[in-house]
Amino acid sequence: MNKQSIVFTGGGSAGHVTPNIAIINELSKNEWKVHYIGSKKGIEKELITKMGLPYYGISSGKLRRYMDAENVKDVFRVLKGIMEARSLLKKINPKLVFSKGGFVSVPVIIAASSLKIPIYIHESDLTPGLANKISQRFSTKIFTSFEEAAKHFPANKTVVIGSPIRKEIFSGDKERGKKYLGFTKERPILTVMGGSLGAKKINETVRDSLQELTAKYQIVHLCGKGQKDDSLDNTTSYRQFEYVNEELSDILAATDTIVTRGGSNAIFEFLALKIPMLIIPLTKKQSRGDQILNAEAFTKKGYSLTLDEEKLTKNSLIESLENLEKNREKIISMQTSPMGDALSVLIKEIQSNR
Ligand SMILES: CC(=O)N[C@H]1[C@@H](OP(=O)(O)OP(=O)(O)OC[C@H]2O[C@@H](n3ccc(=O)[nH]c3=O)[C@H](O)[C@@H]2O)O[C@H](CO)[C@@H](O)[C@@H]1O
Repeated sequence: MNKQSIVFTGGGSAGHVTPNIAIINELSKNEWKVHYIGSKKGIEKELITKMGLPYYGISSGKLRRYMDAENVKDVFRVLKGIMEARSLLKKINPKLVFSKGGFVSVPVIIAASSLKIPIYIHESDLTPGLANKISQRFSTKIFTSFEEAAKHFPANKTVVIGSPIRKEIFSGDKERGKKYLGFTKERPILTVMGGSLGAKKINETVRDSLQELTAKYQIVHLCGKGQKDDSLDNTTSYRQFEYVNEELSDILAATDTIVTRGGSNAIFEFLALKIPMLIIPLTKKQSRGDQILNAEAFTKKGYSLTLDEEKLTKNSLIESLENLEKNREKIISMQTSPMGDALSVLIKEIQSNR
């Protein structure tokens, strides 16, 4: 069978890569030759090269919404990235470019558009990020996780499909997870996921509350790169990891309750697994506020509770968790996503380009 090439792009944080991985894993290896264009140093490089796929790092600039001397340099970095992406795309000659957003995707999309290559983009958040805002006009089709996101894009090329979730997330084994963590049956497991890059204030508050929390839970703390606290390594009922890969599905299968940032992909995964979650979204000071909107939408639908980071203290964390546990059955009963299988929809759409 003749293979067609497809280029994936997206990066900066895992949320702009794991949906691509979900799709790549489901594409037939006999039919598609997958290539990935990402940044030179982002997390996508590590995650994709680990899969043994051809990875090309290009120059990319941060797209800031504020005045900064770096902006000028970044304009040149983006222009350089466009030239590099253009020359790669000419060589690869793909049938399609699929983008999950993030700064690095912009040069790739502009280059693909100049070569008249069809472009699909997926927006995970309730409102579009700057990269997808720029990219939408060059795109052939736009897919969104949230229903609410569709109104920000042209109706004639936008489809609401939900979040493409890695299949292996559903194949976790509870007992294997407990064994890996060295946890017993006695107490429930609380997993803390501070976003793929970690979350300083959440990490600090969880660590300050360990005595109280470990009286009720066994804790898995996914704390982000460089944010492990080695002095806590021997704490009973507490395990910390910077980032977990294959082990994540078993850990989630063993997890009873989650404390999480409001990153879209993570919360859609927990929703699909029906795990009650307390969302502590990234503040407006640190971001464009997308996680606040994601959290609001989830909590309004009864999938989660939300705690604002400004109100996050040891007491509010413990109180919010008590509240979550009180409502756990109700939350689990609400956790039925109205949307179908986003991954199958995307695979079908991609196949139609062969
Ligand atoms: C700081 C920042 O800009 N955050 C954004 C980023 O979040 P971030 O990169 O944290 O993305 P998400 O929470 O959406 O997704 C994280 C992904 O990493 C995986 N994971 C995480 C930890 C781990 O140890 N192992 C692992 O596999 C999760 O299962 C998930 O698939 O992209 C999201 C999707 O556009 C946005 O909603 C967030 O606002």
